[in-house]
Amino acid sequence: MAFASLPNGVGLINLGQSHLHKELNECFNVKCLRFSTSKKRMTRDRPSSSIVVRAVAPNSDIDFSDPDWKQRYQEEFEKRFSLPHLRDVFDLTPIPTTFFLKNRGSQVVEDASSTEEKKYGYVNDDDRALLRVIKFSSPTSAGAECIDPNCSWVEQWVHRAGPRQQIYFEPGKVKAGILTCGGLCPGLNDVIRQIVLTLEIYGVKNVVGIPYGYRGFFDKGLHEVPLSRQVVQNINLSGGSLLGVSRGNGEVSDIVDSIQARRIDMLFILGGNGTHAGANAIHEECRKRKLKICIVGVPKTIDNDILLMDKTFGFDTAVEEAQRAINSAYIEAHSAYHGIGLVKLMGRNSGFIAMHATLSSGQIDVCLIPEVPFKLDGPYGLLKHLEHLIENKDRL
Ligand SMILES: Nc1ncnc2c1ncn2[C@@H]1O[C@H](COP(=O)(O)OP(=O)(O)O)[C@@H](O)[C@H]1O
Ligand SMILES: O=P(O)(O)OC[C@H]1O[C@](O)(COP(=O)(O)O)[C@@H](O)[C@@H]1O
Repeated sequence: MAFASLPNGVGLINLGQSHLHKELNECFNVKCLRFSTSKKRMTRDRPSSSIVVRAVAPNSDIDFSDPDWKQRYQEEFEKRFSLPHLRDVFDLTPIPTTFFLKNRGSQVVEDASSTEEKKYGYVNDDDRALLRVIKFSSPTSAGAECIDPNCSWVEQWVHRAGPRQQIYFEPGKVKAGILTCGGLCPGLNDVIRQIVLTLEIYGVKNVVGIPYGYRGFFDKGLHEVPLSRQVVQNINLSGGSLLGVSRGNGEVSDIVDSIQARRIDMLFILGGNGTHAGANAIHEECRKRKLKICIVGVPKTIDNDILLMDKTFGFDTAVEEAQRAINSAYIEAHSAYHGIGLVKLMGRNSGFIAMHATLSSGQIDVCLIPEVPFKLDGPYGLLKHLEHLIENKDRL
């Protein structure tokens, strides 16, 4: 994770993943990309062979007749994903990191020369991860994601996470805050725990939990909770959030007043869309007030529908839990005459949970996901296929 070395601003912690349908949400300065599919996608009349050709940034009108559109597109992408740094606003002197590489493996030695030893070095600020690795040559290629009818490939790079050689906060003087907001998601306690432990590796001693999300900043009856290795050691063994969650607004200026009064230098905010819209508003207000405060967003969604993440936390648990529903439906359907089991899984507008649960179960004949249109009727429709399955598989 890169948080303590991110000199500031709002940052994502994980990188790398490319997908079909995307929608830009105004969360962070770095905006986060989520999937969006047409709500009408699963209708009878939609042609099953419809091709998805969609611009990644729906709000920007790309003029494909402009010979420089690719370059413009790339520049815009880079601008969108350039993380804001405190050093862009303040005149800051970096200090050598206090993060010890030896925590990452015993092979590390100062001034290492062999490749094996160097492998565990710091992440360079200019390191980037490539977002799109496949060049589709046609919109009809399996799984094609195209931004124009010619399926042009455009470079898209995002920042690489990891510990940097230089940092901008003196860990001994830092006060860090953590909060969880919005709905619950499996893994919140694991993330809280790991933030505390990693801050400790950096040498940060003053870490506090803000109870019940943003509410903890403006509800006078709520008090911050000191966090340490001892406090968080076993919290990953229980569900929910050690800090509690809440929904309910509050004035951004009151929240920032409170952050300022508590002398918090970095705030880790775990939450979904709404929480990150709030994080962005807090970040903007901090910038307006010229406060040297680092706001770090940790995206929470069980659906795994964020473009920049390899995998969002909670997703594996959802896939694992889905197995139980699938197994029960399978046994029921297998025993019934002409039985068909239908399992509806969560995922909002993305099919990751359904697709991964299907692949790991091995008992599913048909997996329908929002990203892939289908027809119910007709010779190639779903119903015809189900008839075929009943005829051929319905044996005791
Ligand atoms: N646009 C916004 N600006 C500022 N704060 C917001 C905004 N949207 C939501 N919030 C705050 O974030 C909290 C959590 O958002 P919510 O949408 O309920 O959950 P999630 O973060 O899981 O999407 C809200 O209760 C509210 O306090
Ligand atoms: O009850 P709602 O508001 O429709 O939300 C249901 C959605 O929330 C989720 O359970 C979780 O979504 P997030 O992780 O994005 O908050 C989705 O899987 C599901 O489709």
